[in-house]
Parts: sequence; C-alpha cells; structure tokens
Amino acid sequence: MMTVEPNPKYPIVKVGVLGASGYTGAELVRLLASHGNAEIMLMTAEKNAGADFGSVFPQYAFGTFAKKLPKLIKIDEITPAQYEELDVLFCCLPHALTQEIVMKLPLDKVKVVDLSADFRLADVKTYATWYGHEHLCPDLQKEAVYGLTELMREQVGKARLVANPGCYPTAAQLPLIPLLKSGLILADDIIIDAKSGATGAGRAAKVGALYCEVTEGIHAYGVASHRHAPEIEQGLTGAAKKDIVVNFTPHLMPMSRGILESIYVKLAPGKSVADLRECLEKQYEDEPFVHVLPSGVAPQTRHVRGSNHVVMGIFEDRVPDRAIIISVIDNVVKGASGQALQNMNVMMGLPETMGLELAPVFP
Ligand SMILES: NC(=O)C1=CN([C@@H]2O[C@H](COP(=O)(O)OP(=O)(O)OC[C@H]3O[C@@H](n4cnc5c(N)ncnc54)[C@H](OP(=O)(O)O)[C@@H]3O)[C@@H](O)[C@H]2O)C=CC1
Ligand SMILES: CC(=O)N[C@@H](CCC(=O)OP(=O)(O)O)C(=O)O
Repeated sequence: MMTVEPNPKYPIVKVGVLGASGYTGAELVRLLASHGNAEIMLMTAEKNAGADFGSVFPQYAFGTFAKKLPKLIKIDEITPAQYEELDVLFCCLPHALTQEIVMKLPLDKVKVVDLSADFRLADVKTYATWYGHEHLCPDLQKEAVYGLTELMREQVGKARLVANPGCYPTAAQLPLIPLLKSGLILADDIIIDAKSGATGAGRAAKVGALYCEVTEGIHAYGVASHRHAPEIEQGLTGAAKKDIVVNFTPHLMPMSRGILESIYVKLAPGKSVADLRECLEKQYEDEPFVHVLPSGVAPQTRHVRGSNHVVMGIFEDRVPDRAIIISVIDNVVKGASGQALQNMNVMMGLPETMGLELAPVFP
C-alpha cells in the first residue's frame, strides 16, 4: 500500500479504526490507503492486539502507507487525548459491544461511523425485540443518522454519529425506496431473495460459515427471522408512509464477497416496468456508485467485486403486473467499509468518491 499524495484543497482527516483486525476493518484500511487525505492515528484489535497490521494481513505489509500504520492496540489502551485528536472514528466491532464503547466517546470532538447494527434501528422496542436486549444508550440510538449515503446525504453531512447500513439492507433499499416514494410499486407485496458471500459473517467464522460448510452448496438461514428484515422495513416504511412487512430470505453462497438480491415487486395499478426504470435511472443518473443496467441485462456480483458500486437490473416478470429487480453489491465495500468511507467523506466535506475510485476486480 503506497502513500497517495494528499489533495491540498482539502484538510487531512485524522482517523481511528476500532476492530482493524477484522474483515471490515482491514478493508477500510485498504481503502484509506488510496484516499490521500486520511491519516490513520490508531487501530485496535482484541486477539491480535500487540501485532503489526502487516503481520495480521501480510498482503497489506508493503509500501509507505503500510509502514506508517500504528500498532494494533486494545481499546482500553486508548487515552482520552488520543480520542480527542481524531476527526473520525470507525467502529468495526461486534454488535452490542459497540454501544458500550460509543456511549463513552467525546462525540462533540470526534465523529463516529459505526459499521455494526447497534445504531441502525431508531425504535427502541424494535431494537430490543430483534437484538434481545435493551439498548444501552437510547438517546444516541435516536440521534444516529442512518448512513445510506445516496438517500441520506444531507443528514449524514450534519451527523456526529452515523449508523452504517447493513449489507443486505443496502442492496434492497437503494432500488426500493425511490420506487415506493414514487408510488410505483405496491407496499404489501415485496419479496427479497438475498444471497451473500461468507465474509458477511466476519473473520471469527462460526460453524455454518466455515469454508467446508459453505463450499459446494448453498443454504438459507435466518428464514423469516433475520434481523435485517426490520432494518429494511424501517427504511421502506419511511418511504411508503405506511407500515411495510417484507418477505426477506438470506442465503449463504460459496464465494468470499458479494451480495445478489432478486427482488420481486408488484406494480401499482396503471404503472409499468418502464416507469420503474425511468424512476431509478433518474434517481441515480448523477450518482458515481449506483448504476441501472440497460433493459434485459442482469448484474452479477463479479461486476462489483472489490468496488463501491451498486448495479441494478430491472425486468418485466412473466406474471402479469410484476417486476423483478436484481441488485448487486460487494458486501465488504458498499455493504460496509466503502459506504463507511463514503459517509466519512460527506461528514468531512470531502469529495464523496475519495478513496473509493478503485475499479472492480475481475475475474
Ligand atoms: N463482514 C461484513 O460483510 C459486514 C459486517 N458488518 C458489521 O461490521 C462489524 C465488524 O464486522 P467484521 O469486520 O466482519 O467482523 P470480524 O469478526 O471480521 O472482526 C471483528 C473485529 O472486532 C474485534 N473484536 C472482537 N471482539 C472484541 C472485543 N471483545 N473487544 C474489542 N474488539 C473485539 C476483532 O479483533 P480480533 O480479531 O483481534 O479479536 C476484530 O478486529 C460487525 O458488527 C458486523 O456485523 C456490517 C456490514 C457487513
Ligand atoms: C453472510 C452473513 O452471515 N451475513 C451477516 C450480515 C452481515 C452484515 O451486514 O451485517 P451486520 O451484521 O452488521 O448487520 C448475517 O447474516 O448476519
């Protein structure tokens, strides 16, 4: 990782990464290396504390940027002064632990982008129901801005605490929210059939997400019970201005990265698939990361791998009055660290694409 020259028009942003030894933390460091105006001041790990980042991830051990990285330390070794010298802190930590840390941070001095699910649900009861415990800091839960960047840019720009969306909710909401807001699809008949690569489960792989249990097969999990359903419903309910319940079924695929969602919707009376296409093309025509494919072309996870792009295809179903939307992202980039960096750029008044211009990796 080579140091990219800073753009002198913009300030240097001092950054901390909690959980830098995990998949999303490491991906963030990879992206920050090509940012130019970000300086990593502190990085933490738990089991890997005390190690160099380059010894945990030998692929990132080379080059001037890598050599300047601080050692991985434990969270409780960070001093208040170290927090205060940061502009932005990324939390790439497990759920529930994150809120314990964030509630003690000086949020008037350091802005936070949280990649966990801790601050995504605004309603305290919904949070307790799906996460199995009361939130430790409900005020911050309410204050947090949901960082679906393209649709929340203005709010993200003013936020102290951004809740970075979940990977599945990102791929689902970017097509569905504009369609619901425009009244082009019915709110009561949305089916999201989702598939994810195994990195979605994190580096501390559990039984079920281990290589030999994922390769050469596919399985559904969290059927009718996955905690991303209420997160998707929160966004769609806001867009439709009526309560929405979705059918959401995630599957684990034998691939490391990528999410593909086949989304089945019913057209509102008198509306056509051409209307859906026009709406999404118009919504995203100036967006650098969201793309609507021409009619008849289906996106693949390979089209976005390693990049911050979202690619959508829109099809007329053979079943009358129904459409199929296929939405793909890289779960670790737009589904986590890429969107987190995009949010940081917005929060700090930097060009939104800084550090995110890497093209997808192929094959
Ligand atoms: N992977 C993905 O695609 C996505 C993940 N997310 C969310 O982002 C967050 C991070 O995910 P991911 O990077 O995949 O997870 P990983 O399991 O890969 O990494 C977790 C990180 O947290 C550290 N950690 C674990 N336990 C503790 C602890 N008790 N105290 C301090 N640090 C700890 C780990 O350190 P060490 O390894 O050294 O023990 C590691 O650095 C999670 O909340 C996840 O749900 C969100 C969207 C997508
Ligand atoms: C394949 C896999 O296990 N995926 C994870 C989702 C990862 C993600 O987006 O995020 P949060 O954990 O931050 O909500 C899961 O289903 O729980």
